[in-house]
Amino acid sequence: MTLRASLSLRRTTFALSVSLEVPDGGVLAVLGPNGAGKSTVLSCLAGLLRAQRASVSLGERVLDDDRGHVPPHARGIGLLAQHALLFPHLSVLDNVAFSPRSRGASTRAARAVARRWLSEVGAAELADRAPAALSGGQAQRVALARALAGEPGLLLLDEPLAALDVDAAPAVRGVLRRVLRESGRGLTTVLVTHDPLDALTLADHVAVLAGGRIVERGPTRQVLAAPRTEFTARLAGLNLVAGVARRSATGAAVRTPDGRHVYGVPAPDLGDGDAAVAVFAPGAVAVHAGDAEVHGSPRNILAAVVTAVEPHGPVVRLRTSENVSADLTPQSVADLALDPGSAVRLAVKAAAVTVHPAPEQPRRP
Ligand SMILES: Nc1ncnc2c1ncn2[C@@H]1O[C@H](COP(=O)(O)OP(=O)(O)OP(=O)(O)O)[C@@H](O)[C@H]1O
Repeated sequence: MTLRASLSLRRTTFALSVSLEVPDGGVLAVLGPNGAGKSTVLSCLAGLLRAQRASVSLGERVLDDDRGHVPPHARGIGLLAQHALLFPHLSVLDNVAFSPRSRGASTRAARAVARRWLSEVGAAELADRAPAALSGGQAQRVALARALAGEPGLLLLDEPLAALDVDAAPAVRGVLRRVLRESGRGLTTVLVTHDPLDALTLADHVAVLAGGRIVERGPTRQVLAAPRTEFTARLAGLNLVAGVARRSATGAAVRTPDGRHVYGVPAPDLGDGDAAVAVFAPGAVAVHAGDAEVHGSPRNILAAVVTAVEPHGPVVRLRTSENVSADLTPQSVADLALDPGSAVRLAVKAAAVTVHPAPEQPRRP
C-alpha cells in the first residue's frame, strides 16, 4: 500500500516539517544525526504521537487528517523497535499468535499463523521457549514474526539491528532483507537507521533528515555514493561498487557491468546472480604509483587516475576516476607526489571488502 504522509510539529526547541511518499512495496530508509526527528516521524506514522498538522494515508485509508486520528492499534501498522519487547509471560508461539488472536482468530488458527511466520524468519524451533531464554538475535526474529503476523499494510523498523552484537546483526539483516524483498510480499516499509549498510542492503530509497527537515532524498546507492550533505558524506564515506554477485566455493565477487571483478567476503544471504554491491572503506584502499607491481595477500587491483585530493580530518581523501576513494596520510600523498591527473594503482584486500545483496535501483526519480 502506498504511504503518503505530511507532518508538521513544533516543540520548544524543535520543529518538524516532513513530507514522505513510499510506493506500494517500497522500502524507505530515514537517516539522520541524533535529534534530527527520525523517531518523531515514526511515532507520528504509528499514531503514538499526534503532529499538530498531519495528513497520513495508507492506500485508500486516511489515518490522520484535520478531521480525525486513527489510534495505533487500528492502523494496520507493524512496528519493530531496537529491543524486541516480547510479552515475558507468553511463549514465543503465543507472542506471535497474539496479533491474529486479537483480530478474532481462534487459538488454533492463530497458532497456525504464528508457526508459519516463525518458520519464515528462521525461528520455528523456538516456538515453545520463553522470551527470557532467547538471545538478542533470536528475540528480534520473533519480534519480526510478531509484527508480520498482524499482516500490516506498513512496517516501521526503528533501528532494528542497533542493539544486536556484531555476530547476530548480519543474520537478522539477511532475514529482514528476505522478508522485505524476496518474498514477493511487497511490504511498504519505513526504516530508521544510523547504519548506511542497513540503508544500502534493505532500502531502495533514502531520506536524510536534519533539524526536522529532509535535506536529501533519492535512490539509496545514488545518495550514498554521491552524498550532497556533509552528514551523509560522513555517514556513508564508503566505496560502493555495484554489479552482479558471483559466488564460488572460496568466496564472492561483484562483476561490474564493464566486466571487472571486485572480490570480497560474502554476506550470509548472498546468492549467485543477485544484484549486489561490494562495500569497502576508503581507509582499506592502498595507493601505489601507476607503474608499481603490487604483491601480497589476495587483492583487488585497479588502475585509476586521481581526480581530487581533499583534506578529510586527519587524513587526505583521494578521489579517483574509478569512483573509488582512498584515505592516505599527508606524508604518503607527498611521497607519491599525488595530484589530480596522477596515474595510480589502487589495491584493496579481499578480506576488507564485503559483498552484499542490494536492492535493484528503481528507475523512478
Ligand atoms: N517527548 C519529547 N518532549 C520534548 N522534546 C522531545 C521529545 N522527544 C524528542 N524531543 C526532541 O525532539 C527532537 C527530535 O527528537 P527525535 O527523538 O525524533 O530525534 P531522532 O532523530 O530520533 O534522534 P536519535 O537518533 O537520537 O534517536 C530532539 O530535539 C529531541 O530532543
